[in-house]
Amino acid sequence: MTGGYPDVILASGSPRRRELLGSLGVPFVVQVSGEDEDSGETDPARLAAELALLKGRSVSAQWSGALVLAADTVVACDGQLLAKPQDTAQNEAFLRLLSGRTHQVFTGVASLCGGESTVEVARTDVTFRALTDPEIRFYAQSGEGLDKAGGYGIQALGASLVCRLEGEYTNVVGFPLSVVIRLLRAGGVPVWNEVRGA
Ligand SMILES: Cc1cn([C@H]2C[C@H](O)[C@@H](COP(=O)(O)OP(=O)(O)OP(=O)(O)O)O2)c(=O)[nH]c1=O
Repeated sequence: MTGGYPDVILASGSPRRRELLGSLGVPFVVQVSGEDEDSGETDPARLAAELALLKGRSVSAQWSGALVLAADTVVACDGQLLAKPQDTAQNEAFLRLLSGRTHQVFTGVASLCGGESTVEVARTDVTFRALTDPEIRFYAQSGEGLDKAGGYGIQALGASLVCRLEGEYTNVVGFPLSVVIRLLRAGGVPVWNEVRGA
């Protein structure tokens, strides 16, 4: 406990989540959970919630009194769940599937503190323009999508694949800030320079 509110632990190895949480002016410590099991859950929103809680629980056990945040992003297209592509060929296959279609991005964010846990899931609908074969090959070979659910990163070169977005942008990047801010405040953690209780 520092400054009258709980320490914040980010249970994530994602540089995007680190950057987005940092943008809120909240001091935090990173501890990667390493948890990312395939539970067999097929509903994307439930899977995102379940994996966020799983990641958070494994870290929370080591930090009593701290507020632990964990997240998981799941991409779903026509009933198929797209995890991180295993290689460039699979990344190309993902892009072919997403081309000219609307898919859903779900991010579950879990907040754990003092034995209590809350999880919320945000959804954004993302539409890709119709991609040409050379574009698909070029993007897959760039390697940008390999460590990202769905095989693309909207925050970089992947922005050029997208023609429409419905919902929160930061949810697609893996950390929906409207949800994160709500969970931090509910846990008594001030965002930016707000005075607690003001
Ligand atoms: C669709 C999309 C996903 N992503 C990223 C967000 C997540 O980091 C990643 C999905 O994988 P996750 O398993 O949610 O997270 P992670 O393994 O990167 O990190 P950790 O489990 O340690 O928290 O995909 C983008 O950065 N941009 C995008 O446009």
